[in-house]
Amino acid sequence: MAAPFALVGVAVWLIVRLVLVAVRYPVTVLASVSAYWMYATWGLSPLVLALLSLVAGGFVWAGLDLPSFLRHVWYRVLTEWRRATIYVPQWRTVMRLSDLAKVQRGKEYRPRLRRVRSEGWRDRVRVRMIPAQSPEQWEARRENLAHSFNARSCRVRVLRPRLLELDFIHSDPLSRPVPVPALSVDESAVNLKKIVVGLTETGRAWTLRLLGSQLLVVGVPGAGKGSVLWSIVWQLAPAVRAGLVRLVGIDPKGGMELGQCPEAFDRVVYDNGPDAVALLEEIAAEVKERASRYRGVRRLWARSTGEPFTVLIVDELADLIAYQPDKQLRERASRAIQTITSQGRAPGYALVGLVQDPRKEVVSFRHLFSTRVALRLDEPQQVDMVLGDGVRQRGAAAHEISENTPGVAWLKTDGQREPERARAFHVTDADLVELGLYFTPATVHDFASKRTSGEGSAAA
Ligand SMILES: Nc1ncnc2c1ncn2[C@@H]1O[C@H](COP(=O)(O)OP(=O)(O)OP(=O)(O)O)[C@@H](O)[C@H]1O
Repeated sequence: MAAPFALVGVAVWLIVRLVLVAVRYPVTVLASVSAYWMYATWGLSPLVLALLSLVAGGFVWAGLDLPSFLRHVWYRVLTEWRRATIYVPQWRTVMRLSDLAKVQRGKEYRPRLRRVRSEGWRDRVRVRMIPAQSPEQWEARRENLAHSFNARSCRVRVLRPRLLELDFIHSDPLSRPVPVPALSVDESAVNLKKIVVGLTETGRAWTLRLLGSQLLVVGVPGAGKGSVLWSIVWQLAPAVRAGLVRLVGIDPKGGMELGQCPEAFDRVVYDNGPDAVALLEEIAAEVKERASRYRGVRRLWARSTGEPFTVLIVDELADLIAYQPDKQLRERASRAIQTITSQGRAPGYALVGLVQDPRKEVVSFRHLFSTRVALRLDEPQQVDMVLGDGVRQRGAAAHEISENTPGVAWLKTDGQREPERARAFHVTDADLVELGLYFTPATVHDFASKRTSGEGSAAA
């Protein structure tokens, strides 16, 4: 009597499995079914002809529009190939050996492999965690997972409770420099909440928020801090020229950095002594004065105030608050910087602080910077010091950024769990000359009068 029920059960199970296979491997299933149908209807030669035409069509498509061919064809094929040859065959063993599967009272609890998507440079693999598991357990095994699945590295993202997405990285999409876009002349296009300073690894624009935010950029010498700094200035240029934004700079390295385009700045000081501290205190006093005027009137600076948004760029913050030998100056600088970072948000003051060496004195200010950018760093501890605890475990390995890719950085914004990897525009010396000319008022030469030019030509 039970036999018909068992048969129905087996049939339903088979159908579910077949549907799952069709959903997980649509290209393979469609290609195999169509090929079989063609072979059965017309025989072998038309099938071979159709296959050759398909391959030729693929080449033409790739030649005409490579990105769309990759997205719609190649990455789908790659997804199915990697799922079938890497993730499915090794999943169970890797889960068991890396202690991510658990056996309880004879029953095995094993994380479930869900959707796989290959994007060429990375595979996105969704995983359903077993009960009582936390993302930190996966983060602690990133290296094991990367090696097990033949990837260069692995990152862990939480999508929703119990659902994770693992990024298995195969190559670096940011290995090539990103050229700066053309200088804009339209100041209304400058969005202070989204200044585009480069490209993220997923191909989107890398944006930084200046309005209502303070920015800390840290990287060893040669990591490309200059490119982040000049990318910001490049994008702000139309607003600076129109008087909407005011740039103020302090370059304790004697003008090595900001001296490359002083025309962009309303005021600039090239040392870390009394002049620099006086400028910081002046800005801090302005912050307090504007804040008291805005109190109860507005919560955030807006263009309609008619007052310029001020961006203070300090090229080596540690020179002011750590290396300055005069204790009094050091303390005055620290107090002023604390005032600007903690109260500057509403009255329209943003501090962009660049640092080579994230020492204790600088890191104690870290919480005042809502956006933190870690370019190449030397040690893993420095990454924690800059981006905060636990961010490196989520994949932000700034100490692993290659020396050959200056400008590549990890970005952590307050309120956003996942760090982002991006590369700043490569602002060359020629670009800085162009930027300088952009700010230099045009010189108007009088046309020589007819008589003078006549004399000139006679003399010639
Ligand atoms: N985004 C970028 N893309 C490509 N190359 C870059 C980028 N940024 C910087 N570089 C190159 O890397 C080198 C070092 O850059 P940069 O001087 O900006 O580093 P830095 O961190 O400011 O160094 P320092 O602390 O010594 O001033 C330069 O040769 C520059 O051309």
